[in-house]
Amino acid sequence: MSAELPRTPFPFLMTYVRRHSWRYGILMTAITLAVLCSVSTQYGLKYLIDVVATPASDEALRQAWQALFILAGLIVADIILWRGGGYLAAGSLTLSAGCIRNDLFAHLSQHSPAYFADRLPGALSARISSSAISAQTIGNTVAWNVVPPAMSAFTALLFISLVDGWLALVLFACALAIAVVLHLLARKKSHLHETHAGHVAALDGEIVDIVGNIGVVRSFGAGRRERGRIAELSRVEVQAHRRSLYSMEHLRFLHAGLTVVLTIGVMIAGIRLWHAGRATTGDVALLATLSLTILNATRDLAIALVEVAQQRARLAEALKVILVPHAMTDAAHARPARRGCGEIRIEDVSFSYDGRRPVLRHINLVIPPGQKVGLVGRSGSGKSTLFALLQRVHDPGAGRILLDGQDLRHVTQESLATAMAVVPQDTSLFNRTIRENMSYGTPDLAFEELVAAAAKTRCEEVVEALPARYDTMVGNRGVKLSGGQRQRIAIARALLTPTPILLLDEATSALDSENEHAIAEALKEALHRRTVVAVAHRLSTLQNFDRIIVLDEGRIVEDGSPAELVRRQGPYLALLRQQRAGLSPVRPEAA
Ligand SMILES: Nc1ncnc2c1ncn2[C@@H]1O[C@H](COP(=O)(O)OP(=O)(O)OP(=O)(O)O)[C@@H](O)[C@H]1O
Repeated sequence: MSAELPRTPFPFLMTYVRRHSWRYGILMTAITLAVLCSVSTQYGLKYLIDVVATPASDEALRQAWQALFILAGLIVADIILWRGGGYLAAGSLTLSAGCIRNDLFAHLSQHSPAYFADRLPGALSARISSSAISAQTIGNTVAWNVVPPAMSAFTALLFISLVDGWLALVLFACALAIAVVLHLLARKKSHLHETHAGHVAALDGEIVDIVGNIGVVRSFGAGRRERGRIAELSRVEVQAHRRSLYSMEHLRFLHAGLTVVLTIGVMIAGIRLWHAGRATTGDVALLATLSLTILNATRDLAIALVEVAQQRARLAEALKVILVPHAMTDAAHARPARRGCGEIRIEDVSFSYDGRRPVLRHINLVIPPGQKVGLVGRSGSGKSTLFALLQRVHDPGAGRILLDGQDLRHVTQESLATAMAVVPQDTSLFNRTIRENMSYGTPDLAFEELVAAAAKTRCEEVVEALPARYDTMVGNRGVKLSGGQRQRIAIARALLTPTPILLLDEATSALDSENEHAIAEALKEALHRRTVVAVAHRLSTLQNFDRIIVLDEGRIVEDGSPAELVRRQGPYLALLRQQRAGLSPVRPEAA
């Protein structure tokens, strides 16, 4: 659904109007009738004035009661219709705002990691919220401040035409000309509102980024510097906001001048018509009230259009950023991955991030089901890139990757999660309970199974020490747990997800050797049948693996069991020796 969302504001908003067309249809009907009633009360008043202006008689009295009755009926209908419209608008606009938030989030969540790498999370979430608010504000403004004044001005013109057709025609032409000029001027300045919206989102993003890294800020004593950074961004935002508001004030000023001239013109015309005997006392009163109606209506309209223009610009800016087409989409014929035994086949895969410098070159690899494979190599040799390709974060530039005989490009991305579980290098957790984090891949899991997995991965001792045990909230990104504790939860989470393949990316790097050994033993049994591919800088963690693949400059330079590779005295042994000597070129801290 989200893939089809238009990227420009009004077509985007119309999607939601169409989705609940009957609601908006009733709303517009109620508003239209309410406006008709409001303006008709002025005609009812003219009728009453004309009646009471005649000499008193029984017939005149009867007509006066009749006029009063019509007037009272119109006032009551007017109130009922406005308030009914109020309830309808509240229901429909909140519903649409909710749908917009959901759809934008759905689109956002399907972007590739590369998209998120270039953008601040806070700025993205701010844009989703501001889009829903802007859409709701535009809806409210159109419903209450654009349609009613536009219609009352139009209805007023119709009533004026009953007094003098030419006057109504001239007025209509003037009003139209004013509206067109104002609209064109407002469009010319819309870049000011978009620029302002961009500054607001950037400021929000920076604040969230700093709050997320507040520990680093404190430890480097950089509070003052960061406050200065925000103050500077805020100053730029204020300037942009001011420019956007001033441009609108100029328009309002122009509009106010033009409508005052127009209204006074109508009143002068009324007096002239009365003087020429072509208008009654009631007609003059009607022209006076109607010209005030037009004055008020166009003033309200101008203010409303300013609001709409600003919110439109905000929405446009947000849609431009969020509704970027997805870099990785499922092929038209893509099917959910068929569940297999966990065979991975990499056929002549080459890859480059920038299209120039190759990062992986002609990788050929067959990993049979159940095999435990360690990927090693110097920093920058391409291990993480190969991992990313296995998870289809990127597609290979050449060659293909098959999962149980299925080309990754031909299966749906979401279904890949049923084939492989991942323990990522950066084990951030959701700010939810331990229980929810552990069972993230298997939400319907029985509690006993959760506890069993916790025991295997040494999570039990972590949980025992927590105030609400499995129901303890772990804090933002799991901050209330240590790095090693987080890693144990992430391993348990992957263990509980029944996929035939498990990818471990530095999965035990934060554990002490005692815990690492215990977990390795537990994993041996738990992962008996599963295919495991692990990247580890600490080569000792791969000692019990069936096979080691050594990468260098994007090529496989060695492939065999750990013992075999040691015997061969090639690159693997060199890495091992360097690491034992504490001279690891792999990663110094891992030695
Ligand atoms: N997103 C990216 N955009 C551009 N180049 C990248 C990107 N990610 C990695 N690279 C480059 O690709 C090469 C391989 O990086 P990769 O992260 O795959 O190596 P690695 O073996 O996992 O390294 P490490 O052991 O340090 O994690 C490096 O030269 C790196 O600079």
